[in-house]
Amino acid sequence: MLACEGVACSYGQVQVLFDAGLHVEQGEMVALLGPNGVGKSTLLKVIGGLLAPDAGSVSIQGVDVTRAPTRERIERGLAQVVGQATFGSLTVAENLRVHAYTIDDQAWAREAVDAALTVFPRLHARRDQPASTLSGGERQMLALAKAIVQSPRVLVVDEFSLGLAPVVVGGLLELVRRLNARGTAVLMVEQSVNVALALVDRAYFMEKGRIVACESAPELAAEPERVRALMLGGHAEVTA
Ligand SMILES: Nc1ncnc2c1ncn2[C@@H]1O[C@H](COP(=O)(O)OP(=O)(O)OP(=O)(O)O)[C@@H](O)[C@H]1O
Repeated sequence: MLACEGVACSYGQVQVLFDAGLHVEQGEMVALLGPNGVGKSTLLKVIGGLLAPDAGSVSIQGVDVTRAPTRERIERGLAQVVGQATFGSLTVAENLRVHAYTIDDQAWAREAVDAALTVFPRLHARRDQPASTLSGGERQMLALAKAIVQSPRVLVVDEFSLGLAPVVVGGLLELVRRLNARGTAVLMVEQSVNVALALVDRAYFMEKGRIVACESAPELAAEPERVRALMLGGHAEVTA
């Protein structure tokens, strides 16, 4: 459903991704893990079309979208939840309707918006409020609700846990798990490694812009020392 191969990417003169590759199959849930600043969000930006890679490819459902605009990637089934991205001056309901634009059937689009609001009673209660007045957690709910409206084939999630209460993160992740159970392929970056490993099938580990390991989550769960070493990346070598 999603594949990246040999991705190299730079900010100006500084190269941050080197030959990065990963794949997520239909119905799979996969984590991208690693220490701060190794390039996880950068790889997600390349997948979403927000950054053009210097080399390598991205494909969605087997179609090469490396040079395609973000809009085309969305039409091919990609949804991305990045931070608390919302249109602040639009209401909650308007934010959701904007995201239903890929749905041709307007009656179905209205149903999708209503269904997304039903999932989040807090958003339902605030449906006519500008998104700028929502709390951080509510904005992340809205970001996920927008993705749900799209009924994505591939969902990419960048760090839910940032600054949110664990109970809110747990609720959001449970919804991602349900989308995954309905067949959506999921790639998630998650700060809390234990939370991620409890949910996913496999995990990729990044170090200094490279994917250095891909492991099955159940096997990793039995090897906490190995997880620690992978998460410490280069620091593990320094302290060893
Ligand atoms: N817009 C930018 N301009 C220049 N350098 C950037 C930019 N965004 C990120 N970087 C740098 O690229 C590298 C990778 O950043 P990235 O945000 O992809 O890492 P990350 O693994 O997602 O980190 P974290 O876990 O801390 O969110 C870092 O060294 C970062 O400082």
